[in-house]
Amino acid sequence: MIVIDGAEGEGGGQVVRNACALSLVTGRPFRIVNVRGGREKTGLLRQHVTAIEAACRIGGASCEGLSVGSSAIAFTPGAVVPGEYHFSVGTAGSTGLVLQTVLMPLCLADGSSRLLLEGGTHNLLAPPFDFIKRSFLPIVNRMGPRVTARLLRHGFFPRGGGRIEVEIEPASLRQIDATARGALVARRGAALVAALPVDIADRAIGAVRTSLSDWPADAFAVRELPEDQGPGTILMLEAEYEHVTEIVSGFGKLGVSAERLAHTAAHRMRGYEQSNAFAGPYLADQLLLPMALAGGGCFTTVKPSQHSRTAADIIALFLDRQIVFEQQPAGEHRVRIV
Ligand SMILES: Nc1ncnc2c1ncn2[C@@H]1O[C@H](COP(=O)(O)OP(=O)(O)OP(=O)(O)O)[C@@H](O)[C@H]1O
Repeated sequence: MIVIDGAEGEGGGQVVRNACALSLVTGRPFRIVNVRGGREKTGLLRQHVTAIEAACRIGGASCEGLSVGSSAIAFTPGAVVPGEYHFSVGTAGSTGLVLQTVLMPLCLADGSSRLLLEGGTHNLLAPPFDFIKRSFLPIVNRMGPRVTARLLRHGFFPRGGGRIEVEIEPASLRQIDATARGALVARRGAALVAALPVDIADRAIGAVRTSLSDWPADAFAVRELPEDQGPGTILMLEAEYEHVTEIVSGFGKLGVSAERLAHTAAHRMRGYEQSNAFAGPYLADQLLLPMALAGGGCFTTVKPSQHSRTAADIIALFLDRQIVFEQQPAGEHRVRIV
């Protein structure tokens, strides 16, 4: 039995999701104590419970201690059964994080799957749908599987109500070298707004145009969503290269002005553009699991986050793999899974 101290490293929900995915693929049971011990409010939140329930459903698994607030769980995997599944987070919890939990086991299953996920689609501290579709999934697809995702309805915190559909054609994962971005293809920026004054999105775009003055004038757009998909707003800046797309998000929050949110997002995008790295900080921690399951691989990233280092530690507990982070002379970091 693998025993994990959930307070170590990043100490958040990603430890739980990665452990479930790895357990389903390897057939190895695990226990976590001090679940989300690094967070102010420790223990499982609703969205983590849904993610573990989803892992249990697709993987014929059982989990002791599975309830909101629980700080210790014991997970016993079964056999992964591909097929049609519907998971609802029940709150505005992130659909993307539920997907993160079940995607890799289903990519390696012996048949195709279709998922309908309901909850938040553009949540703070989680991958927005656009990031999953255009940044993360193209790399997974390059490794072999065919995963397609469709947004049926936006869902923002706190109301939720979003819906996404994901189709998965499994394949064994092949190792890839993801170190070169390739040439710049396009730059785009979009501010989405639902059931809030459109002026918020206009101001965000105005500020981002000033900060990214070398981006083409027609790169930016404001998108008004149907009222019933709100309230919510998000700014997404996207740099598409031949081999990778980076999406930096600024999530609308009470008390943070549209201008401040835009400047922060623009500053982060500028940092990525000026680096030589393939993966931004979020893509980096998300690529570790598929690459480790592929048996190896390599990518470059900006400074590795605590999320990445913790994901590497959890992977090492389940798989006979080492993940090496090496700083390169030009400043970016090379991540090798060996
Ligand atoms: N702006 C973003 N774009 C893309 N991915 C993101 C973004 N923000 C967060 N993520 C991803 O979401 C995941 C968040 O993991 P984390 O452990 O913080 O999650 P959590 O379950 O929401 O829990 P907790 O409340 O414990 O922090 C990480 O994989 C991270 O890469």
